[in-house]
Amino acid sequence: MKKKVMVGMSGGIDSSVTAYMLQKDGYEVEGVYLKLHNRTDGYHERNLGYIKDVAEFLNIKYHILDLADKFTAEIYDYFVEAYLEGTTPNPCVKCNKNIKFGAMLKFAQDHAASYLATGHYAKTDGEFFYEADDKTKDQSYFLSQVDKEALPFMMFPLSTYKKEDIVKFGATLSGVYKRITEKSESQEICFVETVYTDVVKRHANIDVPGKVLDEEGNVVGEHKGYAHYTIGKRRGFTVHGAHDPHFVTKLNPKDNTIVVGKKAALEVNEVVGKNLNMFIDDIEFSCSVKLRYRSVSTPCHIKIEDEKVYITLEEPAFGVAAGQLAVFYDGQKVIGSAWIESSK
Ligand SMILES: Nc1ncnc2c1ncn2[C@@H]1O[C@H](COP(=O)(O)OP(=O)(O)OP(=O)(O)O)[C@@H](O)[C@H]1O
Repeated sequence: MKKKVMVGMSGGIDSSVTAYMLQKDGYEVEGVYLKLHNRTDGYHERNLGYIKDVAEFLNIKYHILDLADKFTAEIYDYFVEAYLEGTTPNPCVKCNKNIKFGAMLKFAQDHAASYLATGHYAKTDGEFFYEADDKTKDQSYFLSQVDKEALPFMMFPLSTYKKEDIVKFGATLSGVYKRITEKSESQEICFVETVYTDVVKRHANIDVPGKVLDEEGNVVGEHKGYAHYTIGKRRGFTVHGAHDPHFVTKLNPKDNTIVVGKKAALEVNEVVGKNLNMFIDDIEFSCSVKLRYRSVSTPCHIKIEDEKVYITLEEPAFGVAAGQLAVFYDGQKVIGSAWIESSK
């Protein structure tokens, strides 16, 4: 009997090609579309239109799983609150843990699937995650909080391909695949249509001008409301009489001030993280760490104590934001991650 794979289908090219490949490999494929937000602008209908046509082409069954309430409570609200608290959230990391490889995995298992497959660009051997071959699309950073127990059920058929080749290949498959390759690429964060501040503005008035401080606490300029800024940002505020660029180094929601400094003020050598998700049992070791997606990895020493991780960087990093994820790598292998609490 064929093994069943549930494919998380978004209506995009990656998951549509994933479903095609797995069927070619001899699996019994079913699809599932997650309704993740309460958008009423035809967003779900458009996605489902593509999924219906792909399912017809492949002659597979697909399901619709409404997780909008869970997504709102655990991902969307967290995202808004994090910005209002002056931190920088990472909703995709939380979504992968709680939604895609939490609730969607449970759905797949409840439907007797042996595996859950997605179009993520990452690798897994059932024990660890690894970077994808296409480094420009690698999503291992975003998967690093997923529970260890979920890994044996996960499949990423695109892990050895380049995104551009998947698009080219997709366009040759059928009419619906071609149409999918011609629509615009999905946004980086699925519920942010433009910029994050537009989302936060729906829930709070963030356009409240405030004072820009230097590191000694002197008022040096004005800004348009602290939630408009993230650590490392260098535009959108004034610094009277400054000749060199100034960067945001701290946000103070309590008094709506932001602190700025020159590039050197962004330098960080030590980072503390919480809510660890480790794939190895060691509590003290050397590795490399990515302190934000798309940053280069930095060699570091790790010490885990009382459910916190103390990261000593061997080379300074710049612009480390509380709320982002520190992901530990041994070469291409993800060995754990933790949410950044503070840095100095
Ligand atoms: N709404 C959804 N329902 C089911 N699965 C989803 C949904 N959104 C994303 N996924 C799964 O997670 C994978 C990674 O999502 P991400 O948003 O990063 O993908 P993407 O590169 O835009 O992929 P795609 O081209 O398939 O949309 C998708 O390829 C798909 O398998």
